[in-house]
Amino acid sequence: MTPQTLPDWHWSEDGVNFHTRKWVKPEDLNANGTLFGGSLLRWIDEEAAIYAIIQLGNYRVVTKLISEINFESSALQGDLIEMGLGATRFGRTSLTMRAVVRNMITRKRILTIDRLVFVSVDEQGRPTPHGFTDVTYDRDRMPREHPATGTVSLP
Ligand SMILES: CCCCCCCCCCCCCCCC(=O)SCCNC(=O)CCNC(=O)[C@H](O)C(C)(C)COP(=O)(O)OP(=O)(O)OC[C@H]1O[C@@H](n2cnc3c(N)ncnc32)[C@H](O)[C@@H]1OP(=O)(O)O
Repeated sequence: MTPQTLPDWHWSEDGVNFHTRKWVKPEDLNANGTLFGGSLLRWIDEEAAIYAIIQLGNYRVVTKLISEINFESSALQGDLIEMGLGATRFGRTSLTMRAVVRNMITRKRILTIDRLVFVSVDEQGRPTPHGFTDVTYDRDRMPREHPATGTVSLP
């Protein structure tokens, strides 16, 4: 039997680091029994919002743009998938990210999104400068204000 060749599998790919894993459950499937694209996009949007908060130091971030989404393969119930994001551009008020999702079982890419743009906004929802120009790999920009109260200063 010919040995199966599997693609190289690294925790990082083109600056995209894979942190979040999901287990595909029955409620995540479409009528064909494969992973529903809408579930996947909801997970990515949430992941990207958290990433933007960590990078821009502001709880108030909004999704501005999601570029072309290229679904390359799918996943079945019980598969494990992993999602990765990498910052590609820090603007004045915005952050652009790239997203890759891959199937840990088949080792195939599920999708790529070249540009997800999030904008840092103020209390009135107006774009506000974030002042950052590069990626942090730490938690040094975490907002000090508590999201539930808006007033408590966290340690
Ligand atoms: C007390 C605490 C309470 C808080 C407790 C929260 C706690 C837990 C947080 C959970 C966080 C959830 C976050 C979920 C994520 C959503 O679900 S958000 C919902 C979906 N998104 C929206 O509703 C946004 C609606 N759009 C807007 O409000 C306005 O378009 C925006 C985003 C404020 C931008 O306004 P605008 O007039 O276009 O602003 P503009 O100055 O022209 O551009 C701003 C930036 O966007 C860029 N931009 C504009 N258009 C484009 C485009 N077409 N393509 C690329 N870039 C563009 C610009 O280049 C600019 O970037 P910079 O050059 O400054 O870097």
